[in-house]
Amino acid sequence: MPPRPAHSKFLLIISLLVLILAAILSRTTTFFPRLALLASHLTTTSHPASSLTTKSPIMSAPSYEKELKVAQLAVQRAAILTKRVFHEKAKGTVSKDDKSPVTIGDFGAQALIISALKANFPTDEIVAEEESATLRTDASLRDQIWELVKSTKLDDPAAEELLGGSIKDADAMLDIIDLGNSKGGAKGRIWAIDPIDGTKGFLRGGQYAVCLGFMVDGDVKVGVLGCPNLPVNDSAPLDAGIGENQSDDEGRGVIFSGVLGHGATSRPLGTGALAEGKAISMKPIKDMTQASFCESVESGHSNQGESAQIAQKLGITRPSVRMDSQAKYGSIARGAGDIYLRLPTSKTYQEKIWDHAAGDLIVREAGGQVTDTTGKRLDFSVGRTLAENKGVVAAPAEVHDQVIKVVQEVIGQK
Ligand SMILES: Nc1ncnc2c1ncn2[C@@H]1O[C@H](COP(=O)(O)OS(=O)(=O)O)[C@@H](OP(=O)(O)O)[C@H]1O
Ligand SMILES: [Mg+2]
Ligand SMILES: [Mg+2]
Ligand SMILES: [Mg+2]
Repeated sequence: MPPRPAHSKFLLIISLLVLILAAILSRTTTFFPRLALLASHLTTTSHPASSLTTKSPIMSAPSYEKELKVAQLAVQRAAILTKRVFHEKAKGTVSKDDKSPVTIGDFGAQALIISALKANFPTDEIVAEEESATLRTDASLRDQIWELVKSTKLDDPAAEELLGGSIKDADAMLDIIDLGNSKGGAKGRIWAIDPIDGTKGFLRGGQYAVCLGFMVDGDVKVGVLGCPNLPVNDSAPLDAGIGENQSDDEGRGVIFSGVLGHGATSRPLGTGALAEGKAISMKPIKDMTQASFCESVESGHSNQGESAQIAQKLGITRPSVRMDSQAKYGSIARGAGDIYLRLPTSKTYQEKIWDHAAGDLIVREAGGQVTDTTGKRLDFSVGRTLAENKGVVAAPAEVHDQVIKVVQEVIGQK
């Protein structure tokens, strides 16, 4: 064979080098995009309240699209049931061990939500507030609830089908209600349901919320709050929806949603296909004297005397807005209010995870910080209650430390 000319040897070496380089690159293409994403994350101003449709720069945060969709529709359907209960004046109230009012709406909404979750995620666990024991010995109450449950459907047939359609019969409904008996904890996929939060607000025609949180290994990933009596308008003042006999008529009814790492949104609650969500964010506090804060209506749920002292020390001049339920979390997340204080009234009461899971995530995804009164993040991994926390302080991230300091000055002395 005649010897190769020098330039063809050179071409051969170049081709070999190109081949080796290509082989190295093909092994690392899964790595390079992450580097690029990481770089973009480091260079963007990282406000967490991006739209839910905008992917977080760190793509490792899953978007939980199906969980979000099912949760929003399940909350919408349950909210429709609660509105029917209110309007049809079918407020059946029975007493429960803890003496809090339990309505037909509570049981009906819980049955509808659990049935939607089980249709889509059959092996997930559920921590829900209500249990069916009282209904099993009260056939007339059970039948009243069943009439409502079997006839409450979404307007959109495709959405109704996604939620698994109707429950089979009244007995199946009771069994479904009791599927919310998980002990909770730090492992696996767990949903937290408060079918009606702010039961007293609901009965008064004030604020209440249908609440659904989804956790994986004790960390809240998705939160949805349906607030039938809050103004749809995110710019409505904090006190626009408080007081008695608010109604869910024109201009009222909103769904707040949050997905960890993907921001928070609001959209009209409605009865038909869900509208596109609008990104919401907390309002930065420029002047503490003009800040507004909200707290429970019930003085037994939050120490209102101490909150007044805290507000005074912070220099807040506006009176507190007392609002029922997790509507408080939604309201500060969209910038209608600034701070939510929930100060323990007893040494023994443990907050329930269903009273906070959705709201905690929605506020954090809107740029807020949520902790207990000592500044510790709420820990949803220890069971059905927030056994490791006392009270709640939710505020824009940049002033949260300042608020905690004053909270400690006031309640730490006790
Ligand atoms: N002692 C005590 N301390 C703190 N929290 C308590 C206490 N007792 C009850 N609850 C829970 O409070 C839930 C009602 O939410 P809010 O306090 O935000 O609203 S309101 O005061 O009822 O208007 C309420 O939720 P629902 O029962 O779903 O209405 C209760 O779970
Ligand atoms: Mg209750
Ligand atoms: Mg509640
Ligand atoms: Mg409740």
